Amino acid sequence: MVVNSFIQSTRALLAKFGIDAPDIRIEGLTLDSRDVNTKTAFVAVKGHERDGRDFIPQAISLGARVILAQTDDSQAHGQMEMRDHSVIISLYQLPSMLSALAAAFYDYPALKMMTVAVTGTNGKTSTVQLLTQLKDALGTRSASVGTLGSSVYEGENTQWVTTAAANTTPNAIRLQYVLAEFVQCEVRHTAFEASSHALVQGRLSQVKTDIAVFTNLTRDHLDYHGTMEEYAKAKRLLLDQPGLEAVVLNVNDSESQNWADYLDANAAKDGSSEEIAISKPRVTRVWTGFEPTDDVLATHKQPQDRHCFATNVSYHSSGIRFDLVSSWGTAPIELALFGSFNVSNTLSAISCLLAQGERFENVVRVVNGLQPVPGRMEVFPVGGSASVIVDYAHTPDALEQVLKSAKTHTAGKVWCVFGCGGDRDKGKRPLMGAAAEQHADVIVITTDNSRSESPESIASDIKAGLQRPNDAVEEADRESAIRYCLDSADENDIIIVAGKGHEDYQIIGTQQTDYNERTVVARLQQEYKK
Ligand SMILES: CC(=O)N[C@H]1[C@@H](OP(=O)(O)OP(=O)(O)OC[C@H]2O[C@@H](n3ccc(=O)[nH]c3=O)[C@H](O)[C@@H]2O)O[C@H](CO)[C@@H](O)[C@@H]1O[C@H](C)C(=O)N[C@@H](C)C(=O)N[C@H](CCC(=O)O)C(=O)O
Repeated sequence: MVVNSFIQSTRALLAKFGIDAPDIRIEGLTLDSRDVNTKTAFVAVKGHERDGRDFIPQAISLGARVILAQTDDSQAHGQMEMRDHSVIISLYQLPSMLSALAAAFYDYPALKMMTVAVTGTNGKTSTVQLLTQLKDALGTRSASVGTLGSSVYEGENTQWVTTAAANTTPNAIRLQYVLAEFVQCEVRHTAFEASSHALVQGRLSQVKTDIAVFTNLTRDHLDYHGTMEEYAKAKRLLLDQPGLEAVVLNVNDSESQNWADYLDANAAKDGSSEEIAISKPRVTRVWTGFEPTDDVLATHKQPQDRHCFATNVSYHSSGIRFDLVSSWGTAPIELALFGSFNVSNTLSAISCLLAQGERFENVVRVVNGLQPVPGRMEVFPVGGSASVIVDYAHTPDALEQVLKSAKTHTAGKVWCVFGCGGDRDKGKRPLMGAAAEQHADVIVITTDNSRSESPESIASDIKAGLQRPNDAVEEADRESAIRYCLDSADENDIIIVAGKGHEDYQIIGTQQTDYNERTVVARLQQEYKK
């Protein structure tokens, strides 16, 4: 897909921020001096590790004609200095201007489409992907931004990936750029993951957001946020997004009440932002979750709230059945997805569609055709043999959740193929071993990016967490490990292959080789099908 370049005059751009700048034509903005060329302005800000201003000489040597540099002196705001062929324009509080600057440069792309931002500790990627798939099935060209990269949805297995993701949420400039690319590709709906880091750093502060989704909150990222309270507050910043019309909350997670309280407390405030003037009607709250009790409903629901609940949920060998009970209607749902968390993710996605005004019957129709998210609890049924599930789980908690979920889908055995990364957090190895032993019937320890360590020594660290280390099977080669399970498992068993998910490489020693577990399992699926 060819995207036209974006051309702006620095004078017109900076005039929007009250600065009288020279008239230089630029085709892009970048925070990284290494990406600079003669047509790209370098935006130099102080970071967490380094100071972008130290890279100004590099940007000049790469031909930058315009450099926007953070200054800590309010008096210096707007001052200009020529250095070689470059003009350096000082901007006070530049980090907090980045989103607005990029929105102005790329002509406010979020205003040209429907947008949904998803935050929460778990479920962001799946919710974004499921919503994108559903919206596309309903006939709206859709795109997603998050851990899996930025892509326009082009149907099952053929997503056009714009960029692989360096961060869950791209930096403030990159995000506006990606949205502008989507506009050029005639995208009318974008769902994106909003990480807590991104929210605190204002990476999305000028991205008009129609709907905010909160999935859940558990312990994570305390190295960055310090305390759970700060982490929770960071997530709640999503409620300050410009343009918010609806918020999807999880009735089963107590943090949702803080979101509801925040909305109540701020209902009277004007929601317009400085750069994007949008009047703020009362935000609609849509509650999602599993069969809430009357008590829960009484504390959470206001008369004007909407809901989207799952009742009579049952898990079986090819998916999940439940009754969707919502303010828009009631219908039986058959999902070809695994895991109770996928019920939650699907409910969040359904809530967004219904809040956007999609017809209930159409939503039910497309939900019944949902495909798994690549590499996230992705099922490969092998007729006559066990089903294989490829999942990205690579932490003790994630592994436990995945194995517990698998157990709900079968009366047979759950097999677990997994490993741990070399040269990384050794502490989690015995914990992953313990989680696997507790929740799987058979465990097969294999290689997962062993890097400079030997797979055997990593396996021995994993086994240190086992009660019965001699029962664990060791097979360093991942494909052979999966074959071992397929050769020995019964028809009703489930084989969880954890750790790789959507990734397509294996790092052993210093060698990175191509390894796509989804492709391998799809091949084995054909081979073993009876
Ligand atoms: C703490 C944090 O958010 N860091 C992110 C942030 O780094 P930073 O701004 O502090 O950058 P820095 O490395 O100190 O450099 C300062 C400036 O110098 C520039 N620079 C640097 C080197 C150079 O040669 N030239 C150059 O111009 C950098 O582009 C930057 O503008 O901006 C960088 C560029 O966008 C990100 O890559 C970097 O993510 C690092 C890799 C990271 O680990 N981030 C994690 C903590 C993170 O943000 N994670 C969340 C997801 C968490 C989750 O939910 O799972 C995310 O949204 O990605």
